[in-house]
Amino acid sequence: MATAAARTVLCSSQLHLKLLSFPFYLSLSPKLPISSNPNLLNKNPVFSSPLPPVRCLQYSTQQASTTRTHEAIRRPNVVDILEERGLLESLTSDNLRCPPSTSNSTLKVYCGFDPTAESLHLGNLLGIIVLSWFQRCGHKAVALIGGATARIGDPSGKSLERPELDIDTLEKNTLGITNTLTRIFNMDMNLNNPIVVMNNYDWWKEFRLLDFLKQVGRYARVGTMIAKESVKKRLESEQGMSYTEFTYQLLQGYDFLYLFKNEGVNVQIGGSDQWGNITAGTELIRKILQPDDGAEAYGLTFPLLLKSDGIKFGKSEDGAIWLSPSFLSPYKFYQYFFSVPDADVIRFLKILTFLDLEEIDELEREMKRPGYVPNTAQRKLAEEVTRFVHGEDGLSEALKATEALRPGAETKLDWKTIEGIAEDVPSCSLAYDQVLNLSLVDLSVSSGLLESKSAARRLLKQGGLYLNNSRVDGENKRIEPEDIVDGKVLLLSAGKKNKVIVRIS
Ligand SMILES: Nc1ncnc2c1ncn2[C@@H]1O[C@H](COP(=O)(O)OP(=O)(O)OP(=O)(O)O)[C@@H](O)[C@H]1O
Ligand SMILES: N[C@@H](Cc1ccc(O)cc1)C(=O)O
Repeated sequence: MATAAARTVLCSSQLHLKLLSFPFYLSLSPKLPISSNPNLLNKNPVFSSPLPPVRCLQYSTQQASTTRTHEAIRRPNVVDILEERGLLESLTSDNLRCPPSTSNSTLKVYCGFDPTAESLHLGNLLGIIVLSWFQRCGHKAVALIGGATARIGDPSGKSLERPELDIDTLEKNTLGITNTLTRIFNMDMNLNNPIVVMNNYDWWKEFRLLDFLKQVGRYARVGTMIAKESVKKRLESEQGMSYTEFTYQLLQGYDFLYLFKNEGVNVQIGGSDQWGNITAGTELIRKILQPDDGAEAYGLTFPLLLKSDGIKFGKSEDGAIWLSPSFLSPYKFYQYFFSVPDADVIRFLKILTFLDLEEIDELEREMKRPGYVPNTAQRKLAEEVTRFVHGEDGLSEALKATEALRPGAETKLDWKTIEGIAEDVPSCSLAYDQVLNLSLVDLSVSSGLLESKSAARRLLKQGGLYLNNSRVDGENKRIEPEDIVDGKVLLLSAGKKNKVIVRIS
């Protein structure tokens, strides 16, 4: 059937969390949501970092009545954590809340990503965060690149068949996504619990059609397949659905079976649009492998992260929030979260960061108090998410650019900082001779910063025109050699938001 899959085990050079190198012992108390039990959550290194580990519990309501007096080794309950943070939509079985022999069994969870773009995006970050929560609770995680499934195209949530991708594009995308996953997980996790990255092309490339039909197709019921949301919707549409796309759910279903059988993976996670594909897997496992009681395969979905217009964050939308720094600079990434509306910021903090819920609740209370400094919660969100995705270096790059770009900032601009934000700010090139001695009013117009000289004069009078972040007062200001930063660039700003970089050619 299938060959052993190639795997990449990621190792971290930075030990950010000294996690689970010891068991978590319980002092049992009635089942409390973890975040609302201050003895558990607040001081646990799983949730924040530097404080000493404490006793932590996971047991079902049923167990609570019978085992209250016992001390047992338990892990923090990952399902409870996800639920409290708004990261749980559906479970295939409530047993996952307390799988049999939980006390010392480790779950192995996977999430798949089809390489349909060179970078992952904000929507995909939820899968990464949920994988990381499993790891933080001591479970093992696998990130699966859908090298095979991307050739088919997941119909879930799509009104049209996806365009076919050529091999070069697929390979480029696979590399890009693998780099992002390795970067994030390397920064996040420790050597004791590295993530494993696999590619489903490794087992699909050798699976022959006749074997597939015999070993898998025979167990899949067409009625059940047609009833899946992803299929129903498409069948109602004018374009219908190809047989190839129709089989997608079986490919993803078989992936789960393959990973269950060969790698001991017993949980699959995904956004709620993946429910049909995930349950295709749990069904195949149940029918084909008939695992013993207590060796169940579980599916867990999280809600889709939606934009204010109700459309999911994805790669297909304009202004996608990419996770790869070559698609969206850490500065722009940081700015996106810094600008999240007050109405969304607390929800985002719960979903997208690993901060204690207590800390988030306190921020929420603070937001309602008089004297709250606007954007404090957004700043925390932007810092946490940027650090998780781009690391300390990415965060400090973003903070440096943010500060440097603040009109009136004390920081002296250098050429490197200005170039660092160049992709996020409009720019133009002008010859040295054209710029030297030119009035600032004229330069504001010729660089495209302002529409007219009268607008430039008006802004100057109001004190809203900046050259290299310094406010210019005199209407007669002309560009001098020392205004050209490192002899290469100038930064013009009209108010806080509008900026232009002038490169000297
Ligand atoms: N906005 C989102 N919120 C939560 N999860 C998401 C979101 N977008 C994608 N995911 C999840 O990320 C995983 C990979 O998704 P996928 O590679 O298909 O990206 P996609 O964004 O759905 O693609 P496209 O933009 O082409 O629709 C799936 O588990 C999917 O549910
Ligand atoms: N179907 C998932 C990707 C995926 C591929 C293979 C899997 O086994 C699991 C998930 C998506 O479109 O996002």
